[in-house]
Amino acid sequence: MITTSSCYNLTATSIFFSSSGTDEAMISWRLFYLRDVQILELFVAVFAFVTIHSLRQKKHQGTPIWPFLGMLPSLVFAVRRNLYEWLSEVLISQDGTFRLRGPWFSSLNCIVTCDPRNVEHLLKTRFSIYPKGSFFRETVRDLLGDGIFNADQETWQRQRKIASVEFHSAKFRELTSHSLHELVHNRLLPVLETSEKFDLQDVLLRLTFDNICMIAFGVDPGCLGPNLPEIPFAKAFEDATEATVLRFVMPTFVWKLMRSLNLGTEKKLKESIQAVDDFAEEVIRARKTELSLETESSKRSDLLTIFMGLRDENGESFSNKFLRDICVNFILAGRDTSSVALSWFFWLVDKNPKVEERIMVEICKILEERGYHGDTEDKIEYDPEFTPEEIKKMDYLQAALSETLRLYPSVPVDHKEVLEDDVFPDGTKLKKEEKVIYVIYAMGRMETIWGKDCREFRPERWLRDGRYMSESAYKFTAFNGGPRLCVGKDFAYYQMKYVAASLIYRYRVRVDVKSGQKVEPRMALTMYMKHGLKVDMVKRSVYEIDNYYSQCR
Ligand code: HEM
Repeated sequence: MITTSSCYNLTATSIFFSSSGTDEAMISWRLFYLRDVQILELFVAVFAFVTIHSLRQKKHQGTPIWPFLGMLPSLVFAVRRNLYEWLSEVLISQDGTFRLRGPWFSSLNCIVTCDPRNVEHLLKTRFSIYPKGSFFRETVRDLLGDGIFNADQETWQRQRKIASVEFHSAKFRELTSHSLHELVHNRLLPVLETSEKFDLQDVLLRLTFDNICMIAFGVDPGCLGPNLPEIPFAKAFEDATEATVLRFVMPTFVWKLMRSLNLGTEKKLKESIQAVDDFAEEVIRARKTELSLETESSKRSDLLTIFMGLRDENGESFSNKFLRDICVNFILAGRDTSSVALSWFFWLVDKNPKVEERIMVEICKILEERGYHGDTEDKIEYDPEFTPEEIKKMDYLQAALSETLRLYPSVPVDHKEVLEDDVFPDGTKLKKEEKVIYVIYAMGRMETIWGKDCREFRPERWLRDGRYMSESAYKFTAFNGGPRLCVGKDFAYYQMKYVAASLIYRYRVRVDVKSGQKVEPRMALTMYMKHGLKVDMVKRSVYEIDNYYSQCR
């Protein structure tokens, strides 16, 4: 093989020391060849320079920046490996903030941060200039319309106010605790009784989907049931969400073109949104009829019925479209977040048997306060139905769930768009309309916030004198912070604690290691386990439970 340099040498020597020197055609051909080689050499030199320059950027920017492509090569590599870990590595090497540069044709350019000072700045201090922004709203509008998740300013404020009042009302608490009780005892536990091995994440996703539909629409789609059926509405909702998320990784003009031509994922999105709309339309129509008849349903306290009873600023009832948007947004917000967190929780607990023991002892202590333990014939103690007061007392369990969310936040990254030029507390300058991503996943892995053991699963860090102590929302941002703090936070803790306590008390949940399953996050807006979580449910014996009781005395 002739190398570039040997090729050049050979040609140059032949030209300057050519014996004939008269064959012009030959000379011009050789000169042409020389020019070619020089271009090639120049190209190699430029390539070497660009490569060295790009790689040197790593020191200043955390990762190489290539001409035209920006950080795309590193990003592609990171997506194949683990994007959240990559973001964390770059952020930590850059003291908490860096500028992500995407290819020229993409909309990936943005500021990425995990510095709690910056997060507090954008979520609270200068909240008004950091809305979700037009890019996000436009991308998700077909599915979410003007619902709370996708709204800014007055449209958001109005829904937020009503939802906050509603979520704190006694009637709503009654609905949430009643619906969850029904789902756990009449559906979840019977399903678990029938099989020992299954994908726990799938079962939990079904449970929370049914639960949030009961809260938002006041209807139970029945995803969690014998043989785990496929429910068209749930399937349509999932397809619509997936196709919407795909828009974020495509250049905007591409998905818009596909939408106008009704092609590929956009065709699927259109069809699945239609199915969601049909379902919503049917529920809204039936509820209106019910309410007009003033039957028992007027005692309902789901979000749809509440919003139907309200009037807008002009004294008019809300349109069916707006009612649909409200419900769809709440379903999106509350459907997967708790189940995904619970899946990571069971995986972590399996790896940390001491934590499992402490949870068991705590539950036994609380149950013992009922005052009837000792009679082994009494079934209630081996098959308890927890009261909301008992759930509230489970401080250690709450700490273990918070620790899970610190390490595996259900929403691993979130974003904003800035309305005017601004400067972050760490000195980063932002230009009007620039996008900002805050990486909640990386925040949980910062030594500066959590100390040297930040990567360890240690629920004790949340306890003071045995009581659960919450952390600042700008350090523990799993539920967001400031005016847009998660509306469902209290309910989510209640739901997760109820399900976790009900399962752990009855079963040792063991991750199936024999199947060789890989547990890793999926790259999506919610941190699902990519391959689910296959588990063996090992029923605790009466003897084992009694042993825990003896430990807590
Ligand atoms: C572990 C469970 C949960 C986690 C980690 C979580 C986390 C979050 C986060 C990070 C946000 C901010 C999203 C954004 O603005 O981009 C949010 C907003 C929201 N969440 Fe949750 N959530 C959970 C459960 C729930 C549940 C069960 C519900 C409903 C019952 C709910 C309702 C909402 C709503 C309505 C918003 C929008 C608030 C607003 O924009 O004003 N969440 N949640």
